[in-house]
Amino acid sequence: MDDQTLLKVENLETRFISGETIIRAVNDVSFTVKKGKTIGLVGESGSGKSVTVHSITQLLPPLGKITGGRITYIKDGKEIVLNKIQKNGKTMRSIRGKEIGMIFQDPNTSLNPVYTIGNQVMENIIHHEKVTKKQAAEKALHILNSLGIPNVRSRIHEYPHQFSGGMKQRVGIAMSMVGNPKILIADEPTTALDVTIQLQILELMKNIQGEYGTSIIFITHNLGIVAHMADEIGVMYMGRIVEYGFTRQVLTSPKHPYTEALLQSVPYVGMNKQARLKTIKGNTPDPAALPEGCTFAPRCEYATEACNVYPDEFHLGGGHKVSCWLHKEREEQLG
Ligand SMILES: Nc1ncnc2c1ncn2[C@@H]1O[C@H](COP(=O)(O)OP(=O)(O)OP(=O)(O)O)[C@@H](O)[C@H]1O
Repeated sequence: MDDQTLLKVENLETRFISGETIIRAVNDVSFTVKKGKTIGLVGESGSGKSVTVHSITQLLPPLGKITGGRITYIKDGKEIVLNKIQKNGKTMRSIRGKEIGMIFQDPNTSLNPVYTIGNQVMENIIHHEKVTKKQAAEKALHILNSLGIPNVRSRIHEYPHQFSGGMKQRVGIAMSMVGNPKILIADEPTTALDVTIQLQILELMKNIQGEYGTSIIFITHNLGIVAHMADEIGVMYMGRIVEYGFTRQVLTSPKHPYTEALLQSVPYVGMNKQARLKTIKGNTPDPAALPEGCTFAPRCEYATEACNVYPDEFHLGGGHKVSCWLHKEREEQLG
């Protein structure tokens, strides 16, 4: 593994098994998180984005199980296979929340309504570092101040309900940054906020990244946000990454019919004003009864008989990869 790699997900397979029902929530997913870079996982609801990151942090719901693949985290030059160690053992606890921080969609998830904001950030610092209460209080003030909470000295005595959504999310980010994580997982962190606040939070995350060199795994269904945030994008559909590449490659020259349809179906900053939005025809298949071949084929205008077999991943040059038979020849030409 090169010295820029922090986390490697290889052929990850995660399922929900309940009696006879098996949901293949994540299927053969691979990607690499590089130091100081942002990877965006993008796709519609139910495409497997959250299950992928919950597999990394080993925080799957009770019926969820990793049934294949490897998730390797590189800590101080040493490879740790996260899905081979105990979920709640010492090593995982030393990584989750510390090496790998999390920012959730709903900041209330990381805040307890009955304690003051200051108290919670301080407790979190004490949990991560050997510091006195006084030092923790100073650090809490410093972090909250640097994240743009106004009048910090008085506001730390307030409770979460006295904070606006945007301010709560700043505190959520503060909580996730306390242990100086190497990777931040942000699962739709701005979805609950209005547009101007969204932009402020995104800028804040970029500033943090610039200052600390943090890597980010950014999950969103919003292509505008992913264009703004990510260096590389993995487009997910029904548990698989169907297209992967640098943000510019994927957004300006999409190669998978699903990515193309997704780009035509949502407005995003910078899109051609004349372009008309289209809806993607048909519905997503039942996740408990996925077709054998390409899962997008039933909705795809280019589908042929070849699509009854799941496509290989074709490499189109410059790191751009796509799982679609349409590109078989292109790869062969590139040789
Ligand atoms: N606790 C669960 N029990 C059973 N199936 C689940 C559970 N959680 C997720 N799934 C299934 O796993 C698949 C992937 O879901 P996931 O939440 O990862 O999608 P997502 O892309 O993150 O969507 P969203 O944006 O809505 O969170 C879906 O088919 C979903 O129904």
